[in-house]
Amino acid sequence: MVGIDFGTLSGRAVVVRASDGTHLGEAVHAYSNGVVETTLPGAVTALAPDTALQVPDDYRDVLRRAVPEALATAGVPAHSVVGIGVDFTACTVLPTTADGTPLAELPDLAARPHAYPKLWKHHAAQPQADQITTLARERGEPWLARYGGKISAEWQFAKALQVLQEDPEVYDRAERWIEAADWIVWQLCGHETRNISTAGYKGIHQDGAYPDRDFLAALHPRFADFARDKLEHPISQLGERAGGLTARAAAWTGLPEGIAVAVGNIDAHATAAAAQTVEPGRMLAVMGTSTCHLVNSESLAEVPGMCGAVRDGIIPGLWGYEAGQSGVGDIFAWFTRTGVPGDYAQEAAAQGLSAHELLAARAADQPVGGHGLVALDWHSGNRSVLVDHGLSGVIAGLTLATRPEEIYRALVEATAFGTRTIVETCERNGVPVHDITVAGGLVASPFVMGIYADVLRRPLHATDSDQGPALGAAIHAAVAAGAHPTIQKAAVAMGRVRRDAFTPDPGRADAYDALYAVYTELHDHFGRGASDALHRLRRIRNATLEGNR
Ligand SMILES: Nc1ncnc2c1ncn2[C@@H]1O[C@H](COP(=O)(O)OP(=O)(O)O)[C@@H](O)[C@H]1O
Ligand SMILES: O=C(CO)[C@@H](O)[C@@H](O)COP(=O)(O)O
Repeated sequence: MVGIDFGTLSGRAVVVRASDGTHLGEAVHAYSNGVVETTLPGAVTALAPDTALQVPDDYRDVLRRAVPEALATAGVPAHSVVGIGVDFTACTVLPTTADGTPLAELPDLAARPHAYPKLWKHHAAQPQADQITTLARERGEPWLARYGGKISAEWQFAKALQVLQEDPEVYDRAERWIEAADWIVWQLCGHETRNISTAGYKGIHQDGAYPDRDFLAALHPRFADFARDKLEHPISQLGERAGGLTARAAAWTGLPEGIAVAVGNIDAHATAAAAQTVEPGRMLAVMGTSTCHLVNSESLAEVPGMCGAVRDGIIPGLWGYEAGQSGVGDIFAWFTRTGVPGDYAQEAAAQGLSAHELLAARAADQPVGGHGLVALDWHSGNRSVLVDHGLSGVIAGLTLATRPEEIYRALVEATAFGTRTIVETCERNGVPVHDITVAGGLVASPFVMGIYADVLRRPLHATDSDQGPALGAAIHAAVAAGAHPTIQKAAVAMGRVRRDAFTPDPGRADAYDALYAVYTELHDHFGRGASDALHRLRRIRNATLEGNR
């Protein structure tokens, strides 16, 4: 099986054995244009603040490069591959023509930012998200509670409404508005499909329908037919066969024409299969640039700030809940870029360490609370439980004695407190969390994972694969190809987990409770209305930058 994980900066392909998930080969291809945040490729005009775009052909390059390379490293003949599955960041969404051509690839639209895919962390649609939430509340829309009472700026409707309001011509030319997860499947099998997961979590598709025409018309008269014209399509279940690999995609990838292409999926959701967190109450935290928290339940509950409760959204037959933190590894990376003095950088180079590793080594032995700091992990906004991308990061307790590694540690702790807030909110509102499994790039850091185990006061299981999402995509491919009857059965056969990989220390866990109380106080003060300071700062920044463009 081949699984491909389309991440924020790169795409990774793995080749695995369908019987037991044995990893045979892999390859990574970094997107040439990465995340487009400042100017469009080859242009000089500054993009608006909080813009995050991508270039569609970078995704195809992963098919052309990473897949053949993974096959070569696996050393297996191409004809032995019987299925291919993909997962993608989400909501990463793009406008296309009726045949799936991205508008960004039409010569007359190539210079228009709104013609490009909007990456999940494009947060410039916060005003539109607020408009959607406010109207949904006023009208008592039944679907709003499934999203914890707020619609995120990251999702399909907010991003599309932004296009309509800011570049109506691009909006009109978009015959389809499609998740990249479904678009890449279209590239592979030659026809459009829509997976239930992105439709449900990112596209407000509940109980078989999108928000109705009256609601959309009240947002903007020209938005009335958005769902009917640009989204509507039969919804496919996870693990289904989307189609057969086309001759064109076979030529790109080196794989046999006609093999099963699985329905697309969200990266974190595919990982649930690799992590074997497919039964109710088993939470998965996929920790990388951002963190996604997923848990299944047999029943529907309304959880404040949940990114979504979707029937069949993670595993067919169960209610899947998703929460998340928009910035985690991204926040640590920001600090390594901006907060590391020259002598630290020299020491890291001399010891052959990354900045992360040096800061972690220096901070690791500090007693909990010894830095006197608590931070709020909102450098990329808050996806759960406040659902507000107008919020920003905070560090409290700085003194003239504060050292860089202490700030770094406080930032890691802040993200762990953010996860604890999500877990407690689930449990308080009828979604039990029996155990937690971690996956993603951050699992490789014992420093980060130790803090999480202490803050969460639980042992953490970990996926035993460096390529959890891609393995999950391959598991979905195995089901689509008929090698296993269900995702659950395929997960048991092909998934990889280390139980109790990280365990809490009771003394440190107790000490963290005191810091967590401060975190919660600051969280509620800045995030729940007592102080509007962070929103005002954002407005001042945006007005200033807008004036200078
Ligand atoms: N040793 C480390 N300690 C903490 N964070 C790290 C470390 N190494 C990488 N990171 C962060 O992990 C993130 C990458 O996670 P990964 O799961 O590989 O990617 P993605 O989420 O894009 O799929 C980056 O934000 C990076 O800054
Ligand atoms: O939001 C989701 C899934 O719902 C993720 O795709 C998004 O956070 C990006 O994930 P990564 O941090 O790039 O792994």
